[in-house]
Amino acid sequence: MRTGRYIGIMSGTSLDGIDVVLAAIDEHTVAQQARYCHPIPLPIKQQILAMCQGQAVTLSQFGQLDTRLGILFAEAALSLLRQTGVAPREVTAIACHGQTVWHEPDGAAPCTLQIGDNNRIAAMTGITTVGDFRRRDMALGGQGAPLVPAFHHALLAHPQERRMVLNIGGIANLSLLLPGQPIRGYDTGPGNMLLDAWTWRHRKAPYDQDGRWGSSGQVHQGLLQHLLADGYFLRPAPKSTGREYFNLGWLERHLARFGPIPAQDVQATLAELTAQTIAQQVLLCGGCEHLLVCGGGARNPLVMHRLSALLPGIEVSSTDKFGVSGDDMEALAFAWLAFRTLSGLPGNLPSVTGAREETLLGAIYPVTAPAGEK
Ligand SMILES: Nc1ncnc2c1ncn2[C@@H]1O[C@H](COP(=O)(O)OP(=O)(O)OP(=O)(O)O)[C@@H](O)[C@H]1O
Ligand SMILES: CC(=O)N[C@H]1[C@@H]2OC[C@@H](O2)[C@@H](O)[C@@H]1O[C@H](C)C(=O)O
Repeated sequence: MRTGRYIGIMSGTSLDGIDVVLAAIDEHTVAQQARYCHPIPLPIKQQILAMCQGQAVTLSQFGQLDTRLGILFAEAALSLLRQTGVAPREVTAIACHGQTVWHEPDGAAPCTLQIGDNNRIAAMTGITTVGDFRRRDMALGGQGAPLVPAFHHALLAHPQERRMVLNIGGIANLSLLLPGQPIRGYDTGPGNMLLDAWTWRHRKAPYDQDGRWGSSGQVHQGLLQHLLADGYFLRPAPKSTGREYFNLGWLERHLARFGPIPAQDVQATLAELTAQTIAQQVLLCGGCEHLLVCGGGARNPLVMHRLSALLPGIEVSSTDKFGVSGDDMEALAFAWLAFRTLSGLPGNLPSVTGAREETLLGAIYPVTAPAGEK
C-alpha cells in the first residue's frame, strides 16, 4: 500500500476556485490535514466556459489553456505546501482531477476531456502526479463519472442505515449507500450551474449569495413543468452529464415557449428544479434515513429548505456532521483515488458507471526520487 500524504486538486464544473487538500491516507483512513482554495483568473474561467459550451477554439488556444491550467494547478499545490510548511518530498503524490471541458459519455465515440497538463504539475512541484482518472472507465464502456461514490461508500456507508450522499456542485450527483445493495450513483442533473449562470447574466455576481435573490421570486409552475419534462431526468442510470447539455442555451430554449418571466422568478424556478430533480431520485430509489449533502449547493438555504420540505422523514444534513468536509469531499476523493492507483487497487465501480469491469484509474506522471531516497 502506498500509505502517505497526498494532495488532491479539484477544479469542478462551477469554476468557483481550485480546491486543494492535503490528507494522510492509508488503507483505512483519510485524515485531512489542510485545505486551500486557489483563485481562477477571469480570462481562464472565460476560456473554459467557452470551450465547455462548444464554442470553436483553435488547437493553439486549446494547447495554451492546457498549459496554463497545468501551471495554475501546480501553483495551487505549491501555495498549499507553503502555507503548511510541508516539503514536496513529504508528499507521496498529487492527484489532479483536471478541468473538465467536455463530457460526452453516450456519443458514437464516447469521450471525456479533463485538461491541465499534469507534466507541468510534476515538473513544477517535484511530486509524482496522478491524473486522467476518468478515461479508463470509459474505455471499458463506463460513463467515466461519477467516480466519488466509491469514496462516499468507503467513508460514509453504514451497515444498517440507508444513507445517500448528495453532492450539489455545478452538476448534482447522488450516491446510494443502501445496506445489502450494490453501490449506485449518478448525476441527477443541474446543481448550481444554471442558478450561477442566470445570476451572472442578471446580477453580474458569480452566484446567488444564500439564495436571497431566488427567494425574492415565485416559482413559475409552467416553466418548471417544461424543464422537468427533459428526458435526462427520468433516464435510467448509469448516466452522467455536464455543462455541454445543461447550460443557458438549454434554459433559453425552454423560456422561448413563454412570455417574459421576471428574472427572479426564473431564479426561483431553477432552485426548485435542482431540489425537485434530486428529491425525485431519492424517492424513486426508495428513500433513506440520512441524506448527507456536500458541495457548494449545501450553502444555498433556498435549495436546502426545499429539499428538506420535499423529503419529509429524511434527515437532510451536511457531510461535515458525519466527519467529512463537504467543501473538500471531491478533492479528498481524488487524493484517495490516487492512493488506490499507486497501491494497485481499482478505483471505479461498475455498478455506478456501467463499466464492464473494475480497473485501475489514471495516468501516473513520475518524478525522479529525491536524493537520499534513490
Ligand atoms: N453562500 C452560498 N449561497 C448560495 N450558493 C452558494 C453559496 N456558497 C456556494 N454556493 C454555490 O456553490 C457553488 C460551488 O460549488 P462546488 O465548489 O461544490 O462546485 P464544483 O465542485 O465546481 O462542482 P462539481 O461538483 O459539479 O464539479 C457556487 O458556484 C455556488 O453556486
Ligand atoms: C465529467 C465530470 O467532470 N463530471 C463531474 C461533474 O461534477 C459533478 C458531477 O458532474 C460528477 O459526475 C463529476 O464529478 C464528481 C467529482 C465525480 O466524478 O464523482
